Amino acid sequence: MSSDVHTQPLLDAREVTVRFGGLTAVDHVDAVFMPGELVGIIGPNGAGKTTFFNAISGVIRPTSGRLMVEGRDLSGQAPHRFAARGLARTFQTPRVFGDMPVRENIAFGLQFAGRRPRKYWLWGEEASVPWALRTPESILSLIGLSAQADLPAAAITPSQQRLLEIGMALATRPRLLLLDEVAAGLTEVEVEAMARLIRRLRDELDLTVVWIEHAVTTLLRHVERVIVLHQGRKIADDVPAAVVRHPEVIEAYLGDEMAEEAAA
Ligand SMILES: Nc1ncnc2c1ncn2[C@@H]1O[C@H](COP(=O)(O)OP(=O)(O)OP(=O)(O)O)[C@@H](O)[C@H]1O
Repeated sequence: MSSDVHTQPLLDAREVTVRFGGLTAVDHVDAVFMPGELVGIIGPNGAGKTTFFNAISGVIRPTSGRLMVEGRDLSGQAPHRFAARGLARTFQTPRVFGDMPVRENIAFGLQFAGRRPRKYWLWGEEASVPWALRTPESILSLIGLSAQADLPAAAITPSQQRLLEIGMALATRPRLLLLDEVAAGLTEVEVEAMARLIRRLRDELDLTVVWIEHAVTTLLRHVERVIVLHQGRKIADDVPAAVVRHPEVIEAYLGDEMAEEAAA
């Protein structure tokens, strides 16, 4: 095993399979995520995208396969073990505390930042935490919710709740951020703003980001690599320009019209 952190994958999922009774939701999926990557995951409804996220964040235990986080085998471990290694995620339906002010939701996430990724232990605690992730206020400013800080989370708009959930994930000071349809239900303008925020988070916070989204044309413009799932299998894993020309991807998901639009 290499000890070089620059060439070692942050997450290496090997032959991950998840079965629910007779249904194979994720079928022997291999995926490697390197430090600093911004990767999209796309595929039709029911393709296994969320189940794959659940598996790689420890939310569900894969039926088989291995999950290596920076060379460490976390297969079968509980979600907090994945969080302790620097994984954070959002859910399709935002999980915020509606009665609590927006600021307190972020403060809650910060409580879990005590279990930092190794990097922070090695280099000394606060010194290596990016400024933008130090306090609830700095995180709210980063995600653009400073003006809403004192409102109950239930009182902000659904798109603001999605931002808040990202803020809560960031508060744990992750190294790998898994985003599950954070642009669902947003207007076209909001989707584009979300994509730009995601890029900024990756660029400014030294993060690896994996982003599941159905807003394919926007996603393809912003990510460097795309994984396509179909019926639980990985059918493509390549740069966007190659994925939109992939015959199986066009047939299973994009269709000719969307493939042309995305290619353009
Ligand atoms: N807890 C569960 N028990 C049984 N079947 C499940 C469970 N979770 C997911 N499935 C099934 O596994 C398959 C994959 O579902 P999954 O939600 O991972 O797909 P997806 O690609 O995220 O879909 P979408 O784009 O609609 O969110 C589907 O057939 C779904 O019905």
